Amino acid sequence: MESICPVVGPLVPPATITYLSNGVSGSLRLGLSCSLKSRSLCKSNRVFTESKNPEIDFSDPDWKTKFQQDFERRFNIPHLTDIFKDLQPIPSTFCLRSRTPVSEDFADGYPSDAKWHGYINNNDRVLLKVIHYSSPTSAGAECIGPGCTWVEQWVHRAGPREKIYFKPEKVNAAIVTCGGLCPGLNDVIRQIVITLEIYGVKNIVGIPFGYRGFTDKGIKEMPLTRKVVQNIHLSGGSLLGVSRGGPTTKEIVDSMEERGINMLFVLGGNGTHAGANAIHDEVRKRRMKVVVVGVPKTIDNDILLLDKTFGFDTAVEEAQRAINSAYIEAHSAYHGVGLVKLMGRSSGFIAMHASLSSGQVDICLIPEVPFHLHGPHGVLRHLKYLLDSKGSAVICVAEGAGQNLIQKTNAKDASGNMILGDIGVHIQQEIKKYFKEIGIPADVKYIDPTYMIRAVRANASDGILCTVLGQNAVHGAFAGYSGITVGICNTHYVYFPIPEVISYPKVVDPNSRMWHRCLTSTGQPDFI
Ligand SMILES: Nc1ncnc2c1ncn2[C@@H]1O[C@H](COP(=O)(O)OP(=O)(O)OP(=O)(O)O)[C@@H](O)[C@H]1O
Ligand SMILES: O=P(O)(O)OC[C@H]1O[C@](O)(CO)[C@@H](O)[C@@H]1O
Ligand SMILES: [Mg+2]
Repeated sequence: MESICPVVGPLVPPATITYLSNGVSGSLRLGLSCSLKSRSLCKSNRVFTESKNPEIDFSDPDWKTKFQQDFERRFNIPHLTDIFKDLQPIPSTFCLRSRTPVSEDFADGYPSDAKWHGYINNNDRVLLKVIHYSSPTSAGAECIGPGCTWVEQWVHRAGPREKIYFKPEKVNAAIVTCGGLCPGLNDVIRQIVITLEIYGVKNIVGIPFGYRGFTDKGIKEMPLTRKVVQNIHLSGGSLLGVSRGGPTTKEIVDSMEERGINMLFVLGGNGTHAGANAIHDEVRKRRMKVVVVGVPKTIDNDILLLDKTFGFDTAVEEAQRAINSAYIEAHSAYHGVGLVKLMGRSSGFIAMHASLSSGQVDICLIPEVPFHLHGPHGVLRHLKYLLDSKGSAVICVAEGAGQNLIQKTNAKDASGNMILGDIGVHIQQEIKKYFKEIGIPADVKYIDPTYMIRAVRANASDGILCTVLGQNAVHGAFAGYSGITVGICNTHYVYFPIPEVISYPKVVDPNSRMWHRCLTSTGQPDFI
């Protein structure tokens, strides 16, 4: 079906992302495919084969039941009793008893004090997808099967359980923070320590400088208590320090065995979680009674299925300040151009949200949406139009955007992540060159606030998110779950099996309402 594209709509060639999950591969095509000949016509041909089960046979009348069974299997969260069949739980030492409900809350009568306890039942579930798309052409539609049939997908609810699988006095807990910095790391560390102590745990240590701290000679573990962590959330960074690269899984698990660690809390992004899952597999192989629980940390917000990761809100708020400075600089100069580069290796969430919240951005460039700098539809031509019509302009670019326009470095960091070329510097140079060539003055001010943004302390909203995630990580560990991570999903807190959230990076969907809102706000055309 052909439809009229909004004037500012994106022209995005379909991108194919191949992912691997639980050993099953599938592919996902994103984006609107628009006619390049006519900029006003586009064909919404979004094909979303989300079932990570490419062999699904939609002509089978039972496909939905089978899909749901498969989904339940995939999102099942590993438990100590999978390995130790005879393990017996004990009543929780995390007591909620004193907080009884008031009668008005229960119109049909409420459970007696003896029955009511406020714990989470192991069978409680949270709905993963809450929109019923009536058509694959609906904005942001994620369809399973033809006609976008409604398929319920439930995931495990996070929180304290009535029965626990560790005696607190036998727990040796460790916390490690890996990857890059992110606002809120200290808040999560603090809350894990406080909650462990409430359960009655006495032995808690921090492993300094990421996974390296397990093996590097000269790095000593840091004893943690409520007293030590009481005020750490008042500053940014990580009390424990972070790092990339480091030891092998085997070396980490050897070190855990030596130290007697049986509860490991891992704060980090996709790489860190891949490591955490490998540790979980290894301890199972060695039949160690150990649980590994992750808390997703990535300022880029690129972890699948979560509403957002902690630190993201703070990053957006901080990014807005940089954008505001760019705006003031640009606005105060004759033909001023403010250019701000923000983090986002493979996804443009910070750039998109900061552009939206600031309301001061004229051009937002993200990795998910290709663009040309030169040519009749290029960024530079539009910039000239903005200087002619408005007198100044602000560009916000995500670091992973337009990597096809600059020379690849082929360099990698210690964790094997590609080191990107500097798109901010490139755009700055191209703007200067372009305006010099056409003989029009342009005063370009380039701001790269990336590390300043990452180092700030969490704002109030992230502070709360960190607190809840930290508490739920401890509840999950005591409940005997391992190889899991904790997140917020449709405003509820859930546990996911790690592989499901890291099989590929979450990216901005160019067909989503949010990206369309961003385009509406900036007023930018397509740059292709
Ligand atoms: N596939 C993997 N298997 C095991 N360990 C891994 C894997 N990928 C990365 N790691 C380890 O995880 C740690 C952190 O990885 P990485 O530097 O990629 O950061 P990250 O967790 O993705 O966070 P960020 O969002 O800041 O990039 C490193 O110590 C790295 O060695
Ligand atoms: O320079 P570092 O410390 O390796 O971190 C930079 C990277 O970390 C990230 O913020 C992810 O945490 C990327 O967006 C960024 O490229
Ligand atoms: Mg990463």
